[in-house]
Amino acid sequence: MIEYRNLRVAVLGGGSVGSQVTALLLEHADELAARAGAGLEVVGVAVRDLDAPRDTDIPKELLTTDAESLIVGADIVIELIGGLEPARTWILKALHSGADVITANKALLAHHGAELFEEAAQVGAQLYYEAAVAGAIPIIRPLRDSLAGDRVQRILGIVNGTTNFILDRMDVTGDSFDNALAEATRLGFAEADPTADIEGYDAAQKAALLASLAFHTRVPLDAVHREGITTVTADQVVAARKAGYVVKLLAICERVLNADGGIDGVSARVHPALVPLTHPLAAVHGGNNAVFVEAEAAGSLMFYGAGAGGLETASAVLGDVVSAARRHVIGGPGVAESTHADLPILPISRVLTRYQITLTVVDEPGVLATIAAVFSDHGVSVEAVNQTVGAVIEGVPSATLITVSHEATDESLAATVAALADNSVVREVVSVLRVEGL
Ligand SMILES: NC(=O)c1ccc[n+]([C@@H]2O[C@H](COP(=O)([O-])OP(=O)(O)OC[C@H]3O[C@@H](n4cnc5c(N)ncnc54)[C@H](O)[C@@H]3O)[C@@H](O)[C@H]2O)c1
Ligand SMILES: N[C@@H](CCO)C(=O)O
Ligand code: NA
Repeated sequence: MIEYRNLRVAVLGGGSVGSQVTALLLEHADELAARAGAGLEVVGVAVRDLDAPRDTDIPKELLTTDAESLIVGADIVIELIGGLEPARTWILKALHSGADVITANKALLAHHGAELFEEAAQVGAQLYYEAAVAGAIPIIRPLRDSLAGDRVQRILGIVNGTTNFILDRMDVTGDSFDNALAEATRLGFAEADPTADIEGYDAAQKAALLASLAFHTRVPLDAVHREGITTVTADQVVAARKAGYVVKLLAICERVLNADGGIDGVSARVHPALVPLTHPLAAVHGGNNAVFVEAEAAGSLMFYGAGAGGLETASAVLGDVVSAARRHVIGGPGVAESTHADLPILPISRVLTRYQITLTVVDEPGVLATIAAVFSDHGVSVEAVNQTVGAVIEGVPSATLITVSHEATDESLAATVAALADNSVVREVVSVLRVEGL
């Protein structure tokens, strides 16, 4: 029988993830000790209410409402209470007292990551956060370690399960937005306030974390362009499928190149987009997540799986716990946040994208030429046009035009849409969606 040194593990929060993490730490103690090279002794689970019902049976003697005492003397602190405070203060306290910290808290890292990573570097501790992005899917460690020798060019991610579930339901079963959201809430994907999901705040937090890691540049949350899915209509979802696309809420992090191929900077954005049905991300259904990474040497990589769920997310947390324990056994400082590239962060207006623009126009000779001129006046070239005959309105026939542009800056595409809306041959701009993954 091998005698392991014991490491003291404090769990903060006994909710969906915290209760599953605690159960796995207790049930798999021997296996985890063998893998980590140290025993992982759960010294306590900090909760708000000692008598609240929990998803797993946590021995009563482990529960405490005194989180601060639990933190002092712990070797590893696992923060699973969520929110900004007291999570921030408790993590700073834990790092300061020499503990490695594991968190699943994307909101906290997106708002206060700089302060927390700096504190960790100063004291030589490690701040792990695999569970904070795309739940169970390994993506933080692949970006930090496996791809550390490569250059990531672009990330296209479905990183919010709630919005993917809603859009998938609207597409596959024709369900309404509200019904699908209610179901996502029932299944436990949605945040307590689902505004964070449907308005893209949750995905923007994850995009900030992914972009920072991928480009070795600290990308603050307020630099992430954010649009949610509340403006996506059932008609757009149906029309998308007819045209060979599916609507997805994407988190896109990319290097922005200049005309000579040099790097001007990086950008991070979250918005609904049309994804071709042939793209691997189009096959990500339900509440699943997937992160599609394009790297210079590795080419395209796809990381797919459960982006939420107490047990699934606990898997990512436990992986971090074993890593932290191994570091304690080996000794030495943790790996610091890598921000050496410090690239400029550019607004969405500078990124290259494509728009699909659906217009109702008057159906008269010369209209197509007029529309084409608006595009070319803005330096935008049209890749495809599909015209269908529409209704006769006040004696004038109309037509529906679906145009897909070639790549152009978001700024020139937005200006094209504004000019089209003002043009007398255009009755209505019916839909504007970016197209990604072509
Ligand atoms: N549930 C998921 O699928 C999932 C996936 C990825 C990341 N996360 C992240 O994991 C973290 C935990 O999420 P969850 O789903 O377990 O949330 P949860 O609401 O189920 O659990 C949080 C628990 O912390 C407790 N808590 C809050 N403030 C406290 C305090 N001051 N003292 C003691 N206890 C306190 C709450 O009472 C609750 O029981 C969050 O940061 C969340 O964003 C969750
Ligand atoms: N509300 C989040 C949970 C996981 O972070 C989602 O829907 O993906
Ligand atoms: Na993850």
